[in-house]
Amino acid sequence: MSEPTAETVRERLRSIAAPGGETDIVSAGMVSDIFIAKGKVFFSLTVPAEVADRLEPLRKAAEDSVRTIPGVEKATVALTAERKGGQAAAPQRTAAGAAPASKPAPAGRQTIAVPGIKAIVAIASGKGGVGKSTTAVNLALALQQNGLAVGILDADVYGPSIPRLLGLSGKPEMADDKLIRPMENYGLKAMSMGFMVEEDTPMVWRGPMVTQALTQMLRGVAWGELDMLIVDMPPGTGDVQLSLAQQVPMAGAVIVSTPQDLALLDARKGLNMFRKVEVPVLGIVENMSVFVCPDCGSAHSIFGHGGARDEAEKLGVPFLGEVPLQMAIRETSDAGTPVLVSDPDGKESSFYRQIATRLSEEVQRQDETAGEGPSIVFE
Ligand SMILES: Nc1ncnc2c1ncn2[C@@H]1O[C@H](COP(=O)(O)OP(=O)(O)OP(=O)(O)O)[C@@H](O)[C@H]1O
Repeated sequence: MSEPTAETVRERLRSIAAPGGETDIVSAGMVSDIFIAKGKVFFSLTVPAEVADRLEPLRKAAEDSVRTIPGVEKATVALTAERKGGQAAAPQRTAAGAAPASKPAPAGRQTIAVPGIKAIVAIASGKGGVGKSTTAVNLALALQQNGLAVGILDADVYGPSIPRLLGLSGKPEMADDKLIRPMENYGLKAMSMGFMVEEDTPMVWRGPMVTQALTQMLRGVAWGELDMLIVDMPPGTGDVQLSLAQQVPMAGAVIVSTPQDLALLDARKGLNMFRKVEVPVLGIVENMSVFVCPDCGSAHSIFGHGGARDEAEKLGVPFLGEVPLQMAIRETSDAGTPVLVSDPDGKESSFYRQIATRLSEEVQRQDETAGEGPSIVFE
């Protein structure tokens, strides 16, 4: 059976009356972009914040109605509540260093927050192999040890490595509410494309597929209440980065770089891309800054240590800290027991915890300096 189109879905939704009964939900502008992947339909309905909690029947009616379209296997509809500028903010849970995920949408772009998630932070790199995933996992665990509720989303659809790094296997389960239950290890909720596909499956994700996969992992997962969702991005600058920036209000991005000049040039590309899509760059992390001899413990600046710190200064972005190249970090990652778990009080862990503290401060700072403007909240 052929795949239903967004237009077919939209037409069907015209049969549902908007609150007040004067027009339908499509004409009232309540229906978001519609994403369709292999018969699964996702979209959201934007409703006034003050009546959001009474509109569950409307959400269900939209879902039921779309599900009867031939070719639709599943429909997931989320209610989003719009808050106009000047209105009181929705009540927020407070947690050290965490900031709300609902940020003013950059000019010309409307993004909708994910319910329950206060801050979404992307961990990115200009090129592959710089230790971005290792940094993302250890940073997520460090943030958790600093007292935050944290989740990690592996958006590296081309080479997902979070399941391996967290020692997770198997497939996530679907909950009664039709949301996917995130997997969990070491107290960290995790979702990855790696859970959805076999490890040796070649993945040729084209642009639209990436968007849909991301939507499902962001909005179709029961993340619960999180202070921070760490997103491990694919290396480079591409569809996923753009798609994420377009879909959700992001607290910002962290760029991981090795000290080599070449990597820094690439890091600069990553940085410029985030700036273009108006995602704040929260800072740069220098990974494998110095080589620590496993025998004698002495540090050697074999890569030209300090490049990232200097570059951060030149580019006017915060330097969040550095992590040396240490065999313990590699070995524990490979074993699925990241160093923050296997040796939380060790020296290696302290590097990540310091970076986590700096990161929380930057997220907080970004949130405080964000301009006044209309913002969107999820109730
Ligand atoms: N500070 C470190 N000390 C020692 N080894 C490290 C360190 N950081 C990362 N590594 C190792 O470097 C390799 C690459 O790391 P990782 O997979 O995290 O990189 P990546 O940038 O996410 O790569 P990709 O772009 O392929 O996803 C891994 O074997 C990892 O264990």
